[in-house]
Amino acid sequence: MRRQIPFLVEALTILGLIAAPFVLPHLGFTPTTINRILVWGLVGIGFDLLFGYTGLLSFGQSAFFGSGGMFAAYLLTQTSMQSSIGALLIGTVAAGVIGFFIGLIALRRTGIYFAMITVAIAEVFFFVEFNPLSDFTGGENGLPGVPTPILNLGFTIIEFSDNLSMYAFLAFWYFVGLVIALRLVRSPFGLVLRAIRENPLRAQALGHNIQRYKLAVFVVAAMYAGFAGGLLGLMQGFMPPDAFMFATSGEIVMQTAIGGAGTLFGPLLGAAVWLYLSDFFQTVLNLGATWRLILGIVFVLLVVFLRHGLVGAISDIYRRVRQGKQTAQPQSVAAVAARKPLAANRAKLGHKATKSKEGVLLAATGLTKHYGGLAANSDIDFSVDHGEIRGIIGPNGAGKSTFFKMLTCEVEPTSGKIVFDGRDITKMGVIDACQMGLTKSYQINQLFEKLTVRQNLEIAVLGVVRGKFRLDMFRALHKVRKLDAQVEGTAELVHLSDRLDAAVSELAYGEKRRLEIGLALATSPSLLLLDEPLAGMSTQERVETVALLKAIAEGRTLIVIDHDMDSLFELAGKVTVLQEGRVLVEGTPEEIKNNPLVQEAYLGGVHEEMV
Ligand SMILES: Nc1ncnc2c1ncn2[C@@H]1O[C@H](COP(=O)(O)OP(=O)(O)OP(=O)(O)O)[C@@H](O)[C@H]1O
Repeated sequence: MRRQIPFLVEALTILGLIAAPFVLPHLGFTPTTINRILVWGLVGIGFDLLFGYTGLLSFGQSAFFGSGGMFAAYLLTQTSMQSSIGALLIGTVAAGVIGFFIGLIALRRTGIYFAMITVAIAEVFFFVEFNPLSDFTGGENGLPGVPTPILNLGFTIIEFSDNLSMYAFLAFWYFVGLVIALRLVRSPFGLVLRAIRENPLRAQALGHNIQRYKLAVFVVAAMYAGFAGGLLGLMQGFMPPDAFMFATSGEIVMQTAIGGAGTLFGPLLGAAVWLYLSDFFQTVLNLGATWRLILGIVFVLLVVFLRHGLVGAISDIYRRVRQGKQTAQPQSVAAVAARKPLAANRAKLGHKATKSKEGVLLAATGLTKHYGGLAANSDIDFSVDHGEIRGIIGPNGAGKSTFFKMLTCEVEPTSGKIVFDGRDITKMGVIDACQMGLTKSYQINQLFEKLTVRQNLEIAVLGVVRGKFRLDMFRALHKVRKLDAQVEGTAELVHLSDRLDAAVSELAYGEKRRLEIGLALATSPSLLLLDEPLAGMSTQERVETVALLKAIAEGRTLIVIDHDMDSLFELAGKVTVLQEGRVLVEGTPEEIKNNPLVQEAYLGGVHEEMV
């Protein structure tokens, strides 16, 4: 693992924040613009957690920015409250509560529908602020007279009245916001957010309740916006009504895109570019209304040519330089095939040993799945004992994958019953099934492509060791008990120890297939389903993976679907043959090979391979 200097980012940020008010004026930034950059940078941190880290594009941040700001400004101007920090915190909590209820509604949808709901929410808030609530918000006049923040230290009172002291006040809160966000993205919670961004379905299948994680980060982003809204009022001495405008949300999105999403610093840099250019076009070049057009064109150019934004471009260059120095190659097939996983590592994995238990582990009765008029599975009775290795074969379209999807609770059966480990799981969801120890590896790889092999395995292990949802935002990832041991044990088992720090997108296909199996294994399942683990592999990769499967099979209960009969017959103690959605026959590999019904089913297909 790459060693990182502790608190390097934090230390560099402090230096940058100290230098900024002295350096930036020489580049043409006005003191007010510098202060505004910090406010926008802070809203942007929350938005980046939501969009850059979790993949949720929201246009509703103006609703929280405005609400938090108005709450704080109202308390300071219309009530006897004098504490600016108290008002800021109350405004933040209010924005968080509003965010919670809006999140409950908006997060029922994903993708473009989620984004459209947030647009509508921003518009509703704008209307409400201007009309029904104008007595509280001042309507189009906003709330003037927000007092300058004061800090009473007992022996002295600091008043943040001039630009530089206000900068210090804002920079302090920006730094606090950044440190919180850095802790969050380095925590197990933060890694699950990235899993949701990369592959929400797989994150769910690995036992994470993604809906609750999304709601939590939505609330966090709302609180950042609310706090920054409060700061805006304090900075200007006036809470402007345009904080609620949809344009505010749009600017946050654009600034993050310019600076680089998923970087935390991107929004700050994006805000600097955006605000500088808008000042420059309006006041220096006197472009009148045309400044928006020019700024729009600049935005398009920046986003088209810097796909990952300014911070993204810098880190891409850094990564390329690092990659140039590293020469890690995929392991050779011979080397992998020659290696046997260590028994010690299997023990480290702590999988729920099934050898000690006896009897039926999973039983399905009358399992049926209809897609409209098509019966993908009909009336299947099936059971697997503890410690058994069961093979499932059947021609294309026989209903094997659908059967697996029902067993892992990805799709609900039309009728029938599934009992796993003594519990009826027929109507259970995939998250709970995984938490119970029932997982599958997919026919088509379902990995977290932009993350490293280590992070992929960590996501899988976290689902087991932390349960389906945990708000451990401030816990360091490496402090999660057994995480490293489980990750390294699994990597050794699937022969990826030397590739732990490689991005998944850099892996060879065979390595990705092994990682796919590794993800399922890392959840320490008591029943592991492998859907065509050999699919799409070259002959050499098959040799390697069959050896791997044999090693995995020891002491586990497995159900394996594959079209490679030789490999499957070598591995399985018993084989179930599906045809046209029904069980055709069940028996030992020898019985299946010689069964005329099976030969008939495969006639013209892989019959030749079987005899
Ligand atoms: N989501 C779906 N909607 C409609 N039909 C579906 C759906 N999923 C599967 N089917 C249909 O159900 C039948 C069984 O498909 P399934 O993928 O389970 O078969 P399979 O045995 O796994 O096939 P293969 O070996 O080609 O992967 C097929 O006719 C398929 O078209």
